Amino acid sequence: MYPLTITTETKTYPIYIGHQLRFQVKSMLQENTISFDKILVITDDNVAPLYLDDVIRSFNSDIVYSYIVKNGEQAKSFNNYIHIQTYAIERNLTRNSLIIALGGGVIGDLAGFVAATFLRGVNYIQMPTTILAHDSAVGGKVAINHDLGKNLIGSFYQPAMVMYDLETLQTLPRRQQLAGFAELIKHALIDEDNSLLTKLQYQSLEQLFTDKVFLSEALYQGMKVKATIVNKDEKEAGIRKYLNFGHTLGHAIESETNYRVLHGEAVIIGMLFALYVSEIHFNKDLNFKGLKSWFEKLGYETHLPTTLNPEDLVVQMKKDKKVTDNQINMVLLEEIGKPTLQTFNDETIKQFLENFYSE
Ligand SMILES: NC(=O)c1ccc[n+]([C@@H]2O[C@H](COP(=O)([O-])OP(=O)(O)OC[C@H]3O[C@@H](n4cnc5c(N)ncnc54)[C@H](O)[C@@H]3O)[C@@H](O)[C@H]2O)c1
Ligand SMILES: O=C(O)C(=O)C[C@@H](O)[C@H](O)[C@H](O)COP(=O)(O)O
Ligand SMILES: [Zn+2]
Repeated sequence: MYPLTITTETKTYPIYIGHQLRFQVKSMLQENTISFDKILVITDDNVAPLYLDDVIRSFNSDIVYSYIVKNGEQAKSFNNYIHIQTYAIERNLTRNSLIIALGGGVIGDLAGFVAATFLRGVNYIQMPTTILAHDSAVGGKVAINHDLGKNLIGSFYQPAMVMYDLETLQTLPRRQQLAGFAELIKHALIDEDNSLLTKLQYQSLEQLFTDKVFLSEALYQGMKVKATIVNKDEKEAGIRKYLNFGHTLGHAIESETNYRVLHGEAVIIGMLFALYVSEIHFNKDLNFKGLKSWFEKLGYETHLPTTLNPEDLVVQMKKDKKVTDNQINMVLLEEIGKPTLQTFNDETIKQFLENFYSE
């Protein structure tokens, strides 16, 4: 598969997608003239036993360090962030050192934010190992969570390269496959070309995750949707906000459930809510019911957790980065493939949420 390229004001870099790439890190760094004196691989305790050795094997062990965090969303913490910085300082990493983010979106966001701030910025590469990370590894949004909300401390900091070894997806648990697939559905729903959406809808879940050719083509197409947007709007001044489709409510669900609901699972409910609001706002049939039953057939929970209430969700939604003039801005769809940003006051959102509970 030919590599995609990200070209932004701050960096141009390649995205390689293929098989066995984890064994080729050294040669691909050389090929892309990415120099380093030392390497720090940041990963988690699920990924490390599976793939860490494959990645570091070709390097001289004197210059490679690894830092393994406990897996899960809680890893995007200030505590981990500061401990990794300390680890890097104690090992005398320099401005010419390289950080490798080996794992899913949690690792990519955490390691990327460490890289963005260590010595005011060192090179890092993304080595995504989840379906979800076809999204998170691209575009340079890096962040950790604050107790008061999701992704509240972060930066835009592009990697020097992305190496997506699709072979690693074979060990992903089913719940994580499904959660990751949510971001692919997001890319399909906001893309004006409906071919990805059609492709996904004609595939059974079983085929989807077992047909490797299909999955790699679909992920490639999803990354292309993201790359096209990031190339035009790196810092989210305009159209990049569309990549936040489903996230205004999605992030609120994640933080209100203390991250028991996974990112992708929350985004599915968030996208349905955005579709529900879109149908009312534009007085149009956008196939909310059909999409909801497709999501349910795939195995997603499509209802808001009953433990959550509209007031608390609105408080969380007000922490969204798209908020302007103290008003919530949601990405809606005027049509499938035609996203737009719309402003609502708290009371209207609360009313929509109350009604959405009974949908
Ligand atoms: N920066 C961005 O643009 C962006 C985009 C989308 C999502 N995100 C962030 O990404 C995070 C979610 O990412 P995620 O779903 O990849 O979560 P994750 O990194 O927590 O990975 C999910 C789980 O799968 C395990 N795992 C990872 N790779 C594996 C493999 N190959 N085999 C077996 N187990 C494996 C992990 O240990 C973890 O338990 C959220 O924090 C979200 O906010 C960021
Ligand atoms: O790349 C983007 O832009 C996105 O919004 C992608 C999202 O899937 C991702 O979850 C992102 O981290 C959300 O960012 P935030 O700015 O809402 O924190
Ligand atoms: Zn997301």
